Amino acid sequence: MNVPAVDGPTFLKRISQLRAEVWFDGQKIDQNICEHKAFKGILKSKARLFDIQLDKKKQGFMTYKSPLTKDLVGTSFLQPRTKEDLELRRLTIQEWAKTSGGMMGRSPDYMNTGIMALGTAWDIFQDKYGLNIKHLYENARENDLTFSHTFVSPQVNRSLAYYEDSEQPISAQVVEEKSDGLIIKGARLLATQGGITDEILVLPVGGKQIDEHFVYAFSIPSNTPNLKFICRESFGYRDSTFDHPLAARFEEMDTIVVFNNVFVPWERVFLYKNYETASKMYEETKFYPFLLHQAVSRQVVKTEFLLGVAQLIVESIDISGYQHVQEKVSEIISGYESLKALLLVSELQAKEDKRGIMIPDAAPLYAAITSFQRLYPRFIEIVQLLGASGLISIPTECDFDSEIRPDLDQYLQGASCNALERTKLFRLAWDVSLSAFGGRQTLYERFFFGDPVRLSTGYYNGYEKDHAISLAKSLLDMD
Ligand SMILES: Cc1cc2nc3c(=O)[nH]c(=O)nc-3n(C[C@H](O)[C@H](O)[C@H](O)COP(=O)(O)OP(=O)(O)OC[C@H]3O[C@@H](n4cnc5c(N)ncnc54)[C@H](O)[C@@H]3O)c2cc1C
Repeated sequence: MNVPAVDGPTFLKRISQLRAEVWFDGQKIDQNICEHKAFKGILKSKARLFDIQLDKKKQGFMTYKSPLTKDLVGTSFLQPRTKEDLELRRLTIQEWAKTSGGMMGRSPDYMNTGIMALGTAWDIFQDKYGLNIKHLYENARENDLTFSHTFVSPQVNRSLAYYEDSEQPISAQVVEEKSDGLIIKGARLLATQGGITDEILVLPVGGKQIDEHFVYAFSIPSNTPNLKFICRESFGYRDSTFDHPLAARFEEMDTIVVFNNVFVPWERVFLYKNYETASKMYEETKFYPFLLHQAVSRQVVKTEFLLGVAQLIVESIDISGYQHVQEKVSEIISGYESLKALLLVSELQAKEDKRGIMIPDAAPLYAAITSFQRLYPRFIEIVQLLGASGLISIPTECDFDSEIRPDLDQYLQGASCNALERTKLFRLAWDVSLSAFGGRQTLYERFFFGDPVRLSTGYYNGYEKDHAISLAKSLLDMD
């Protein structure tokens, strides 16, 4: 059996040949991006994911036979037809998430899941575009392509009354329709890993779609001419994995995406000017239930990781005897168990749709994601409250290699570990809870799935409440 699911070195080679236009700290990157200080950590970590997928011990659940070629392809592309398929998807997602403690929000399975979902209902896209999304899905699956994505417009003016009418486009829009494709000009936010994935998926901006020039969706290679990725500052300040155990490995980078008259050929477009399809595409493809199933699977692992960090702090300075400490750690335990239960219930209550696809129940998944937007900052607060000054008494690797080592060994020892072990642990806890990397993680969990306010509003409005109303009424009417 052939294996088109790629391995780590093949992935890195592909990305190094990409040469997308990526701007970092005032300069266009013209070296191999896989060796650039801001990207080498994350790309190495991503390459590891591909090697794990092909590991003989894991291949059994992390890959499956392509329906097209019968070759082995990644399970994150699997269109589930049974509850067992959903379980395989979860196991795959969590196996990858474990490698980063859930800190790699945009491991390839996130967008693979989105493209898999779009591919389930390709027939709902306008005739000539439907096949484009089918091909996109199949091509991604057969070649193990990676994607970044964007569906947010620049944060210029978010008032309800705002309507963009500037002479030069701000929010990316169609400025010309040609016989062979579209010309796009303007910007989009916020592509995590922009410029370091094979392609970028551009989806319609949610909310107001007053003008048809904004109603489009497509996927193009990241190295498409006139497409620019503008990076923020890197939070991976040091290469040392002792000093920055998370940032040195998992700093993903976020980018502003600029389309400077980018040509998008028709065969890459799967939505254009069609309000009806734009409004039903997410519902029909079950895009959100599937993305949520991926996200919550990762968040369960992330919570387990935070629980481990918190308990290791407790043991390292022996504070387990205090009731408030037990209560704080039990808050994380309860979060972990609740998220896990919600995830499993979503699979238990999954239903087959009219296309034979097994859809996880969205209601418990929305409960999980909206809770996590509040739980995660609280878990981080708990790590801070337990670690206290230990989170900043954290000498570096160079300090330990210097002549002050005896001082460090003496004064930084823990109750159950030596100074080096204790410092390693507290540097990890600092990178989770206090560093620039850790701060971004908190913002990420609050916002990556959408504004918490509007997400909760949508949950409230979409939730089927009749069963609860009937129960309440039955007691009202009781003799
Ligand atoms: C670390 C990180 C990584 C991300 N990665 C990606 C990515 O890879 N791809 C991608 O497409 N997006 C990504 N996002 C963007 C994410 O989808 C958005 O942050 C989210 O949808 C909220 O949009 P916004 O940031 O523009 O906030 P805004 O919409 O500008 O909200 C700002 C504030 O105004 C309030 N507000 C605005 N409008 C309304 C309204 N109509 N009603 C009520 N309140 C309102 C909000 O509640 C909030 O308090 C990422 C975000 C973060 C933080």
